[in-house]
This record gives sequence, C-alpha cells and structure tokens, in this order.
Amino acid sequence: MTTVLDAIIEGVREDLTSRMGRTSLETIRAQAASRPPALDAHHALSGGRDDAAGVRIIAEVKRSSPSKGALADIPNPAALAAAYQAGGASIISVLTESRRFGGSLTDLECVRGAVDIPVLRKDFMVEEYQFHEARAYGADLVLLIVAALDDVQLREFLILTHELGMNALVEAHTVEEIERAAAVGARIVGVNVRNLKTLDVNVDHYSAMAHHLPQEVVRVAESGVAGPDQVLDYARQGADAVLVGEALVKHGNPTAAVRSFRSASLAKEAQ
Ligand SMILES: O=C(O)c1ccccc1NCC(=O)[C@H](O)[C@H](O)COP(=O)(O)O
Repeated sequence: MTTVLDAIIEGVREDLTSRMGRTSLETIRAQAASRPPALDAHHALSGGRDDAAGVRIIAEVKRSSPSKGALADIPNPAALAAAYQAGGASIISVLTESRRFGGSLTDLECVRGAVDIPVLRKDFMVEEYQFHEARAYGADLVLLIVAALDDVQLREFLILTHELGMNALVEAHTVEEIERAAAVGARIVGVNVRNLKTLDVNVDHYSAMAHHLPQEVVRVAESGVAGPDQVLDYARQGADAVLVGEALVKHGNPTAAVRSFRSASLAKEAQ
C-alpha cells in the first residue's frame, strides 16, 4: 500500500530530477564548499544540559502541510525566523519541500541570512545531491527520516552529513527506528509523534518511546505542540529540545510564542 510518506517522496524525487538537470552535482558541490562552515547544531541543542537553559526550541517555518493544508502565508520567512530567534529559539527549521509544504531552498537561504543560530533543512533527504544542496543554501543541520531510508542509506547519509560539517536530526517513530538510528551512531534523535504513514498525531507517543532512546543522544520531541503545557510535558519526559511548527506559524506573535515555550521549560528546571 502506498503511504503518505511514499507519495511525498515520489514528488520530492521528481522535483529533484529537474533541479539536477539545471545544476550539476559538481556545481552544487562547489557551491557547498564555498560556504562558510556550518554552525554547530549539536552544541546549540546540548550545550545547556548542565545549566538552567531548559528545553531548546526548534522553531519551524511551515506554510502548509499534508495533514492540515494551508497554515500561514509567511511572505517573509526571514522576518519570521528573526522573530523566532528574538524569542529564544535555538534552531530554525525550514521546510524546503514545495508541493505539500509550500517551502523552497530560497526560504532556506533567506532564513540563513537573517539569523545567527543553526538552520535545519527539513525535507525528505533521499539522494546525495540534496546534502550538498542543503549546505550550498546554508543549512547547518539536515533531517534524516529513518522510515524513508534503508540502513545503508542511513549510515552513508549520516557520514556524508558529518563530512560536510553538518549535523543530522535523525527522526524515528517506532522502537525499531530508534534502534536503527542508534546503530548508525546518530547523535541527535527525534521522536516524531506524527506517524508519517498515516498522519495520526499522538502526543503520548513520546513517553512510550523516550526510554528507548540511548542515554548519550540529544533527544528531540517533534510535532503536536499546541502550547506551553505540551512543551513542559515533553520536557518532563526528558526531551532536550522540542520541534514546533503549526502552533508558532499560527500564533500571531512568534517572538512571544517562542518565549512562552522557553519559559514553560524553565519552570520545570526551577522545580
Ligand atoms: O505536518 C505534516 O502534516 C507532515 C506530514 C507528512 C510528513 C511530515 C509532516 N510534517 C513534518 C513535521 O514533522 C512537522 O512539520 C514538525 O514536526 C512540526 O509539527 P507541528 O508542530 O505539529 O506542526
């Protein structure tokens, strides 16, 4: 049966083929190599483990989604990202898939130019070309979705990501996927509480998965945050960082929204 994830990846591959027809791998590699070095996203997410920094917020630029349709116009992604940073975000996530999420590599480049914190290229990474492309457009971190890759791809793409000086957010949904992420040496592991095959969101899924995460990895809770209470809930379950999209793009005051999420997690530290 074709899942939502399969259908998304089919479109991603088609779009990738046209970009590769316009810009060769050699050219995109050279563009990537000419960028300043990537910022240290692992440090941005883990540097505060010993202090009272609370849960880190990965704030997403997300115009639309397969599950919800249109979310927000976001005519100026750079301004949105700067607002997130002003509220205390640790990383900006930029969806670059165009068909279902309304994103682009131009969004990524604009955001990179507007903030001085690490930027995540949030896309469906299935070919080597996309990793050089991510770096060429300024990404510091890329998403590796375990469900979309076999073990050989997962290992090779993680190595390539590190060779390019970037970090990877390795996203799992099941225990088996967490084990596969750990087996290839993932340093940042996300548990997405959205099942990408069915689009079901269950925030309780994080607690069911959390104790399977290796002790040494940076733990990211992804999706389903409606407000500060959910951030606090993920923090109590041991998340080092929380990735938030919809609630931030629909809030109206992104700086205040990120600040309120940060405050919620700091409240936990104070207990
Ligand atoms: O958001 C979707 O509908 C979606 C569907 C299929 C694949 C990926 C999808 N979203 C990517 C994400 O994981 C989220 O954008 C991210 O975790 C933030 O989620 P939320 O805060 O619930 O918007």
